[in-house]
Amino acid sequence: MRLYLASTSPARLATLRAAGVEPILLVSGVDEEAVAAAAPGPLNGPALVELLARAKAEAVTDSRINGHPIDGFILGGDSAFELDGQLFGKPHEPEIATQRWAAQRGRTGVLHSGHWLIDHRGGEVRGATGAVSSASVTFASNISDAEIDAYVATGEPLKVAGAFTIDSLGAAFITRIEGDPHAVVGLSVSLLRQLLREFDAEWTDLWNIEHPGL
Ligand SMILES: Nc1nc2c(ncn2[C@@H]2O[C@H](COP(=O)(O)OP(=O)(O)OP(=O)(O)O)[C@@H](O)[C@H]2O)c(=O)[nH]1
Repeated sequence: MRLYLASTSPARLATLRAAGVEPILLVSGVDEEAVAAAAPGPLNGPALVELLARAKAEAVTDSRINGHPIDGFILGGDSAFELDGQLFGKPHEPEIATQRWAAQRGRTGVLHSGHWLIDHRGGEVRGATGAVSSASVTFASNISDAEIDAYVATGEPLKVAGAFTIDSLGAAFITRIEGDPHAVVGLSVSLLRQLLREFDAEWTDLWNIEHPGL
């Protein structure tokens, strides 16, 4: 059984690989801002990330691999960081990342990750389901401006939702996580296992037999 990941996220790929699944990668090319703008009304964090995850998964359903339709499960994902009721994606610019860190140090926000799974076994859409996994993230209160400048200068915070990572350079500045850490990184494998069960599919059937485990 194969999983097709409609994402360019290095972290989603690394999370699946570490959990024993080697996905086939597809690029959705979705214009996230356009999809969000076309929504009928204002969206809260969970609704936004599920909408975008769905758009990414649905964008690749007609892809053909070596001339053949997709035969397996298609997964789309999206993540956003919520602080004081505001939603944040990637900062992209150093100045914005710096502002974000000045605002979030010592605070607790929530990272929402949306998942959309399409059962495309046999080369056609047989069903679809989605869910969101959220986790709260607390930042150290004594982060200095110099530390923020040094972290922003690495470039890492520019390309991740919320301008931080929990599993890389940002880890030193995160003091507490409540919820699934994988949801923070961008893909909750425990949630994905549950979603597969909705189609009577087993997570362990996705394991790549060459995966050595630890
Ligand atoms: N490694 C790591 N990445 C994170 C963390 N938090 C957020 N991210 C990444 O931030 C990115 C959020 O942007 P998204 O729009 O969801 O995904 P993307 O990277 O643009 O990739 P697409 O799925 O192709 O849109 C994702 O790649 C997440 O994996 C974290 O704590 N660790």
